Amino acid sequence: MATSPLSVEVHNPHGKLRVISTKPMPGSRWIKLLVDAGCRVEICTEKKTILSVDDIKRLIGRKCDGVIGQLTEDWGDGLFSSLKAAGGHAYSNMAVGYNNVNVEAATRNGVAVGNTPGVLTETTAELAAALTLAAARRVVEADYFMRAGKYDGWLPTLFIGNLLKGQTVGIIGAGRIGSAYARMMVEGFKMNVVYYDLYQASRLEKFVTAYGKFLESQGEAPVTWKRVSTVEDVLKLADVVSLHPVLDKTTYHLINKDRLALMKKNAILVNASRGPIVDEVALVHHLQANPQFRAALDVFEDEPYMKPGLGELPNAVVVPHIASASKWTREGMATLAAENVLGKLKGYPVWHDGNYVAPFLDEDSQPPAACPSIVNAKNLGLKILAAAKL
Ligand SMILES: NC(=O)c1ccc[n+]([C@@H]2O[C@H](COP(=O)([O-])OP(=O)(O)OC[C@H]3O[C@@H](n4cnc5c(N)ncnc54)[C@H](O)[C@@H]3O)[C@@H](O)[C@H]2O)c1
Ligand SMILES: O=C(O)[C@H](O)CO
Repeated sequence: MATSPLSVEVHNPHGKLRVISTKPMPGSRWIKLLVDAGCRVEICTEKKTILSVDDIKRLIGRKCDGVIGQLTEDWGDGLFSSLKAAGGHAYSNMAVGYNNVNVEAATRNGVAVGNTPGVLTETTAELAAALTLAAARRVVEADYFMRAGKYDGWLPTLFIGNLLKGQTVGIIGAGRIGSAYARMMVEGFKMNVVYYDLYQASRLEKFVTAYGKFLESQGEAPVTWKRVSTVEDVLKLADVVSLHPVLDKTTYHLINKDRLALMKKNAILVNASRGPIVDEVALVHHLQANPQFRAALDVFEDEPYMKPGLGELPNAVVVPHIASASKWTREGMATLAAENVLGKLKGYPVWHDGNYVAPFLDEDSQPPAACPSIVNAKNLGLKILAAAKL
């Protein structure tokens, strides 16, 4: 059966390098950067939220140099071998997380894989903070109550929630986003920090120590930090637990039935990392059995679906994977993704520091002649810029 072509919007039809974006992305700088460098840019405008592997193979066609794709797509051997067969060698996720990408398959096919770190750190941490507050103070429940016309006057017992000040916030995965979120909760709500990560979060520790001293100098109680050696320790100690690790084999169902049982009965669990880090069926049962326990989720195990029962629970706040959705961040993510692909097509080296991408985002100057972040740079033998030479 013949299939009709997917709808695309074309920029610079005579450009020599063909770059595809599987989705329209915010802003126009990313398109301009590619077009100015001689690329023909094709943006898939098909009215279908999640493209299948076959859809993307059709987009790649017989000649394609690079692709910008999305975290909803299954980038495995099938797509990378199609891209290679079409002459392509550059792919970037428009996301920092790349658990949807089989990096080994990409490397085998000689394709560089980019991601977009740094630009979404604060935006994502802010949404995690918003979810924490919404859960602690029952904002969504109260909003529904109000709109349903149920409010008939102030009561001493109406929508009592949790005070954050002086409580303990637990971080699992204290990388860029986990540390930024921890700082927000420390500075904003004077919370103490307990964290678990495979690595020491030295900058976070120094910040909390210094902020604690500052508070003491103001005659206030200091804040404290503690690094613990197990996930269980965080769960037992914290009043709020926020999840920020990468999703991989070590973090799949990191939060399960047994670990939920270790948490305080009135604790709050926040997840703005990846859905499968939580066993969502176990979480639904836990929320049902413990009405004082609350969860606030930006991500879900089987996105876009929720596990049965979750949507009916008043002690759960649920939003549709919007943690990085600020205008500046989403435009920046599009720019970094385009710069990854363009840099690889131009033969540029790879930037030295995924935590420092500001020079790529400055609209008033030419971006550095480098790929901002290529996760398989070493395995592909790509040149990596030394910080000292910048
Ligand atoms: N909801 C959203 O829209 C959204 C937005 C941005 C990022 N994310 C997710 O957040 C993740 C983190 O992003 P980041 O920029 O902070 O990355 P990062 O690499 O700076 O931090 C991840 C941290 O997880 C730690 N880690 C790895 N394995 C672990 C384990 N088994 N146990 C505990 N910690 C472990 C790492 O050591 C690292 O410190 C991304 O991979 C992505 O999946 C989600
Ligand atoms: O990994 C990511 O970047 C998010 O999930 C989307 O911003």
